[in-house]
Amino acid sequence: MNRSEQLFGRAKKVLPGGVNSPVRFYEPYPFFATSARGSKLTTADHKTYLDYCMGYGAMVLGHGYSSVIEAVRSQLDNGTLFCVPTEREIKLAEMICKVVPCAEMARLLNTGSEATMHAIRLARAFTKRKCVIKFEGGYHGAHDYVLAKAGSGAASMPASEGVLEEASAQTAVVPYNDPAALERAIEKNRDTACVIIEPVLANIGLVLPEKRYLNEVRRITEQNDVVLIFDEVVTGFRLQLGGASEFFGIKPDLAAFAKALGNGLPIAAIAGKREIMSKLAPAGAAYQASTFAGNSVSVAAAIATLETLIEAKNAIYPKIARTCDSIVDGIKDALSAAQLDCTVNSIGSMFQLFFTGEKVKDEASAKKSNAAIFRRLFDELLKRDVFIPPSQFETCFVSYAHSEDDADKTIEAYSEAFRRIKKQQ
Ligand SMILES: Cc1ncc(COP(=O)(O)O)c(C=O)c1O
Ligand SMILES: NCC(=O)CCC(=O)O
Repeated sequence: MNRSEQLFGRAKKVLPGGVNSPVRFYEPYPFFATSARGSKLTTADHKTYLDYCMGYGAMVLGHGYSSVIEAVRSQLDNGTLFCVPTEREIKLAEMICKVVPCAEMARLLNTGSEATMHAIRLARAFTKRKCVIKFEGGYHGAHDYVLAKAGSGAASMPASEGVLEEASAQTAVVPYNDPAALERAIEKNRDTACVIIEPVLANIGLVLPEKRYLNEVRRITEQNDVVLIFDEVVTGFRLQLGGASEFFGIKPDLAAFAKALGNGLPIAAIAGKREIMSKLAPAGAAYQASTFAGNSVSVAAAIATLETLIEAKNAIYPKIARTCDSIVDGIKDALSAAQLDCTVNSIGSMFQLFFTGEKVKDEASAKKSNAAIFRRLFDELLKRDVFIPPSQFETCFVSYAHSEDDADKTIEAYSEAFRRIKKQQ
């Protein structure tokens, strides 16, 4: 029995399912990590994997990025939690407002789920309306109003027990990449407070917006006076410094950020128009509070992360996109050599494979991918020291730390994996 198997046996006795988040479990048991550096993750079994999970997108600069670690270290000597305001929170909010196109004000929080939950509450407070529209396969965290037809771990569950029907009844779900469906849903429900969207779906595999789709979403929401929330938890500070909003040139009313903002430390933010943000307590009457919001360690990490991203944006974003492109090109060549039916979606530093001959443009087409082949791919890659998220309904992430050499090794691992899969078909 290896160390990870032993640890999983122990974990199952005290942690439900042996893990602290469902996406971390896969059959028969997950490997346990001990450390991470740059593009690599080391396990309790003394193996080192090239990591394409990268904290599900959080580690944009790579594991253990020196300026972020230094900032955290020096903050530790000066206190970790004050629960009174600090100048550095202002500095961070100013930085967010400088780089995020829709941001006139920001509120700092801890997780992506908190950010989307409060953005929705804020939209309701602002419009005095109740309903939320989300998209099939869109994942916005684990709270009640967004779990309907959600992606990520929830994609393989029909509906979560414990969520009140009364709560789900306030959420309408429409297909992604279908502007007419969104228009119809808003017409049908004049009580719509907000539309929440991942500009690029990253929790049902990776699905890109078709040309002008996001412009249409913006036009429809604007014409109907509905608050548009971009969930930039994955895309924020990753697709571009100013997130998907900068990348596609579209300004939502509110945006939710987390993941890459802290390069591995827990921090999140809601940002957006002043007239909406001013509804947040104590300025307004929409309540949000948290003991750890704006804690000095996470804020130090986020300032250091943004300083690096701002200073070196002309080097960082092209580099991670180039590395991702070369991996994707290599994968496509290997797929045709192996004669496997597979669609590869990619944008910026993100990519995912779907084992289907069809174009993948929404949840329905994503779910046509052959899950058994994907699982084979995961196992074959792991044998070749490459770790991708274990589920088809997640996305692979490239970081600034991934090198050309990493890319070459990754292409080689995918090529061999495809050959093995083809042989056994
Ligand atoms: C797009 C999106 N929104 C929200 C969340 C929730 O973030 P967190 O896991 O930090 O609560 C996630 C991550 O899982 C996500 O990918
Ligand atoms: N895309 C889903 C997540 O990012 C969740 C990460 C986790 O719960 O470990």
